[in-house]
Amino acid sequence: MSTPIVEMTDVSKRFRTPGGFGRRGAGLLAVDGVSLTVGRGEAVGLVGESGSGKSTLARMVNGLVVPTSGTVRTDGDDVAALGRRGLRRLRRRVAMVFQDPLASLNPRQTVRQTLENVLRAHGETTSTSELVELLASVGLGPDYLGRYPHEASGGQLQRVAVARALALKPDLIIADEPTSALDVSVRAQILNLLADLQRDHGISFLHVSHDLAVIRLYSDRVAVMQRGRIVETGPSEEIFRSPQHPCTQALVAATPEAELPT
Ligand SMILES: Nc1ncnc2c1ncn2[C@@H]1O[C@H](COP(=O)(O)OP(=O)(O)OP(=O)(O)O)[C@@H](O)[C@H]1O
Repeated sequence: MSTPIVEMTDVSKRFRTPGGFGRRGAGLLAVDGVSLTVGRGEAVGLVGESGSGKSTLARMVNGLVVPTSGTVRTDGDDVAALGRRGLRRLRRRVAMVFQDPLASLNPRQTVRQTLENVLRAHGETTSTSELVELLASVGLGPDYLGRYPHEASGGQLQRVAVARALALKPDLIIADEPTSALDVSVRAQILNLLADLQRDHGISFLHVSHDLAVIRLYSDRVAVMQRGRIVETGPSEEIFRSPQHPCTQALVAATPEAELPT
């Protein structure tokens, strides 16, 4: 079997808090002894209430958050052992899509500049036809190349953010609440786009959301977090059909009736 794209072993993260004390001892224990793997080509959903540690855990995958203890191996590399260059190479293989596309894009850069800059930062140049192809892969026409963020809708901007993530041909995309800032009408479009990328390009996904309905539809496997720990994990459909942990049961109960499986 090939090495998993993500392999986290007994990982914890304690943040210093201004008063010095927080949940369970000194500082705030945001992630508490978590082990999690994401297989190649697999989409894993991290779900849980606000503050349960999902984003912190996801950010350890590409070294944006450094664990207090435990090991994170991403694409075979021990992230803690990587130097600056190693981390740069890792971030090329692991792209991120954030919640708010407007906040994650530079308002003074056209879409073309945004895409060119990310490529240039990794020593690559590109042609207009490649950029047009990149935009087409996220369902946007060539006219978007000359647009500024304020000239596009939230859904279109999130497509641009996905194009930026794809520009470096990543092996893994970490999508942190990628649709929660969008209108309900465009959410499904963006989620379908991400699902297509997983299917057509074999990209692995770590998908963070507080919404189990979203996770269920777009992830092969689910890990449910509560207070920094994974309390339940399994195939999405199974977790949804037969939630065992009270936290998972509450998440299923909070799912609108229309989104329950038939
Ligand atoms: N840089 C930081 N410094 C101090 N505390 C932090 C930091 N980042 C996160 N936290 C705290 O760690 C805990 C977990 O936060 P995290 O953002 O990982 O949770 P989450 O499940 O992603 O929640 P949300 O869905 O609200 O983003 C929270 O109590 C949060 O306030």
